[in-house]
Amino acid sequence: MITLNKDRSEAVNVDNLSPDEIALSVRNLNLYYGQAQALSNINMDIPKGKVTAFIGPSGCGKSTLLRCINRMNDLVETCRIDGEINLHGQNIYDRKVDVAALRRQVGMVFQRPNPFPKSIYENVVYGLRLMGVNDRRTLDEVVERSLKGAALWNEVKDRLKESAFSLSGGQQQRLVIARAIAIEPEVLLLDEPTSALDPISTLTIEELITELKSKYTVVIVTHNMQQAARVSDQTAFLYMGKLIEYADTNTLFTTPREKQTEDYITGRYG
Ligand SMILES: Nc1ncnc2c1ncn2[C@@H]1O[C@H](COP(=O)(O)OP(=O)(O)OP(=O)(O)O)[C@@H](O)[C@H]1O
Repeated sequence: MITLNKDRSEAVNVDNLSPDEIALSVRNLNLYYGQAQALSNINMDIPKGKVTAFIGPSGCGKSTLLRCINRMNDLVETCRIDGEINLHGQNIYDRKVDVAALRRQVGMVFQRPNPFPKSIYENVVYGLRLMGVNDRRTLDEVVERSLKGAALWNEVKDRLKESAFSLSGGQQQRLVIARAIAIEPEVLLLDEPTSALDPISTLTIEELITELKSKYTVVIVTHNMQQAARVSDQTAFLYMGKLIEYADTNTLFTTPREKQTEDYITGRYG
């Protein structure tokens, strides 16, 4: 039984967004790993300042689709993509696009917390240092703002010089989120961000996700339907590389249009 967040006043009709409301639009996206097609003709508009969840059984293409949004699949040699993903009306697959700049606009957090072997402070400012920012006051401000934004400041403010590895798994994941938001991206991609965490840390991260959408467009992959129901405003159900249904989360979980969605959410497969 899926427990829905009843207050879904933030949800929007994804079939009818105005250009101003759209953060990302995916058009006719196909992706192949070698001969195998992993995504087939995906079309969707992802709204700004909301949480969008990708759900579906293992291997259906959720992570692949997420990784398309910051061109992480470029790193896979056998991968070929056609179609478009537009961010501010610019196709991110256009040859002119600077991929490093794109990844600053579209941050990503992975399944397992991956802090660097550095202090808590240096983890947060890592991206700024790469950009050549070294002014102490600026860095101090960013550290405080980002750690507050990731709901971690109170727990670590007196130990910023300690190793990031001294933190718990849940704290490390919030540190990684702080590192991602330190460079003020527009979009935050979360690939099963709580799957390696205990239930209490999971709850903390879920609360954080709900807060993050006031500043960022959040896209989350989760194999946990309860989590999608708790944190997302709209949900996309994928199956065998196809986008089967995409709607506001309450609608998708209560009155799905497609039989395949219904079968999945009622636990008939997956
Ligand atoms: N680097 C890769 N090279 C070749 N095939 C890949 C690669 N990454 C993913 N695939 C294949 O693409 C398909 C989609 O995988 P993907 O990881 O996107 O699914 P998923 O829905 O995120 O699954 P899970 O919930 O298990 O993480 C699968 O058949 C997978 O085996």
